[in-house]
Amino acid sequence: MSVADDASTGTAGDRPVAVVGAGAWGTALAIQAARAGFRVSLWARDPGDLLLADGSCRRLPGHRLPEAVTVTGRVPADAVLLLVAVPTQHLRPVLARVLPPKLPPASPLVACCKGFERTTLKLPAAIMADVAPDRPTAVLSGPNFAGEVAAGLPAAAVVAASEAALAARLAAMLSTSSFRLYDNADPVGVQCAGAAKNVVAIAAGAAIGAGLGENARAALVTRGLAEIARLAEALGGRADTVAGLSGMGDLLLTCTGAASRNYGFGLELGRGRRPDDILAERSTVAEGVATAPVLEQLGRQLGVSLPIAGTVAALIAGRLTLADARDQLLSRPLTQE
Ligand SMILES: NC(=O)C1=CN([C@@H]2O[C@H](COP(=O)(O)OP(=O)(O)OC[C@H]3O[C@@H](n4cnc5c(N)ncnc54)[C@H](O)[C@@H]3O)[C@@H](O)[C@H]2O)C=CC1
Ligand SMILES: O=C(CO)COP(=O)(O)O
Repeated sequence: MSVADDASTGTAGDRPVAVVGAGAWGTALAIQAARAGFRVSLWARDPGDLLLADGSCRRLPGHRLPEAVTVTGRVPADAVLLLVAVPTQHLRPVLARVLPPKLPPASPLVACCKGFERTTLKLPAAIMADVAPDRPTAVLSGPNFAGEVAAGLPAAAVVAASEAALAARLAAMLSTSSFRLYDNADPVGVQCAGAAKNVVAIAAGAAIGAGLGENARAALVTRGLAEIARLAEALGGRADTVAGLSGMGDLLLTCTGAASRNYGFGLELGRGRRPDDILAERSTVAEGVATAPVLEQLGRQLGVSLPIAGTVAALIAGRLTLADARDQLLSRPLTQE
């Protein structure tokens, strides 16, 4: 049964959904795909290490995998689609290693990670196209803390593909009464928003950690949105995409929600801790740390003004103190909104 058949009939079909990456988000997506009626194959780097003694998931303690989910070290060759949820910096080597040579050509790859690749400045769909040039690609992004999605709490996200019909089919396949997917034809805008909001979340956390107040955070979120829209347009995306779930929606969540790793990293930074010390204590990813220098570089290359991203990159690299960072943002020439 093809992806189109699955979507148009609204049935799950017999072929499994494969999820690549058994971190918090991959695990939550596996649970969601099972909820949508699929058999799910969850690829983990170390399958034996995924479950805790009480049977719950290492990255999502308290959450159990449904029966329809099998944890594996191999992606099944008959997968109807792949949801790829490894951290962006590992996406290229992991995908090259796990992609089954006999996967049907129509089975799409859906990037669910949020970042730019540090070495190439590429977004996830472009990385996937490098690894699997002729395969259909899409992206899934939005304001979604993994734990809440795994618990079946209400959430919405966007699925984007340059082939609009593919995005609509994927949205129909993976949506349930608790997880509502909107389709969108601007994958560049969606990915740019999902990646860059992590950097703004670090800035928001740093402002709160440094005691700069709620006004400062609101200003950073709003001007961060303008910054992301400029970058998205320069990369060929649309500003109105950034006003949606993948941009405004995810900024709201990540810049205010205590569960955000990027916001939490910024909070510690704002309290005066060194970036390396904060990262050494963590086993989970804060994508904004790797994405901030990419945004700084892209801003320079494309001639786009990205003052918040540049300040976050300099703060993380130790090129600016917190006081300098604050002064740098506030002393820029006055301009129109
Ligand atoms: N956690 C969340 O709420 C959400 C996360 N995302 C995105 O999903 C992506 C994955 O994030 P999480 O699942 O939260 O990650 P996580 O921090 O829970 O886990 C990281 C995962 O990456 C694996 N990993 C680490 N180094 C690796 C390597 N060298 N090769 C292969 N795998 C490696 C680890 O084994 C682990 O399973 C990120 O891009 C994140 O921005 C998107 C939406 C929600
Ligand atoms: O992307 C996310 C929520 O949409 C998760 O944010 P963090 O990676 O900052 O935890």
